[in-house]
This record gives sequence, C-alpha cells and structure tokens, in this order.
Amino acid sequence: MIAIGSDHGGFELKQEVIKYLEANKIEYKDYGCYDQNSVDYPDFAKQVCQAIVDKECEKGILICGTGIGISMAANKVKGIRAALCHDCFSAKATREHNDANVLALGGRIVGVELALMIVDIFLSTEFSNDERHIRRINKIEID
Ligand SMILES: O=C(CO)[C@H](O)[C@H](O)COP(=O)(O)O
Repeated sequence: MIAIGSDHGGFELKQEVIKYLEANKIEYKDYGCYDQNSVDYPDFAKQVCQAIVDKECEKGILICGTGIGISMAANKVKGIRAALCHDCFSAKATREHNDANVLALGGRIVGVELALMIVDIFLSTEFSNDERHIRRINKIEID
C-alpha cells in the first residue's frame, strides 16, 4: 500500500500520480489535500509518514510546489527517509543506496511524464541490502 499526499501546489500532479497507480493496479491511500484550496504541506507530510511508521503503508509519495518543504517535514519523522527526486538516476539510487521510503516531488517543477517515470522507478527498485549502505543509513537515524 502506497500513502500519497500533497498540498495545493502538488494537488494536480498528485491526481496524475493517482491515475498512474490505478492504471497499474497499485493500492494506495490518499491522505489529501482534496482540492486546490491553500493548505499547509507539513500537515500532509505528517499523515503520510505516520502511515508508514505505523506500517499501514510501505512507502509514501509527497508532493508540494517544489517538493522541498514537504520533504523537509517528512525527514523530521523518525524512521522516514524522504528523497526529493526530479531525475530518474536519483530515484533509482535513493532506493538502492538510501532505502528511501518516501518520494518527494515538486508539482511546479517537474512535468507529468517525467514525474510518472520517477514514480515507476522509485516503486520498482529494491534496496541493495549492501552492508555499507545499511551502515550509513543507521548513522542517519535520530534518537
Ligand atoms: O513548495 C512548497 C513548499 O516547499 C509549497 O507548495 C509552496 O510554498 C506553496 O506556496 P503558495 O502558498 O504560495 O501556493
């Protein structure tokens, strides 16, 4: 199950990502927002990240205007490794090297086709399980 959330700046792209998930029969839960009215991105980051921490969802996708604020908020949550990716290489590398569990996107930055390619790579790439990457990820964790 994928948790997805956005603010108003990411709303349009979130709807496109949802269409992609549905077309590919990928289960998801939409934590909002549900229209283009102005909202605060940390509220949606918190809900999506909590779903992952609670193991209700395996991974998350968070979208705001730039992807920056929402990834900052997500990375404050213990156990969350959010990666802001606007290219395919980063999406692959962050799964293989960082075992990122949240993908952040900027709805005002990236086009739909590229965003969907990034989502596809992020969701289909496994963590390498390499000892050096595990060691480094463990050093990121906050108390
Ligand atoms: O990208 C964002 C945070 O990083 C927000 O989507 C952006 O700041 C919202 O801006 P506004 O309230 O002017 O629509």
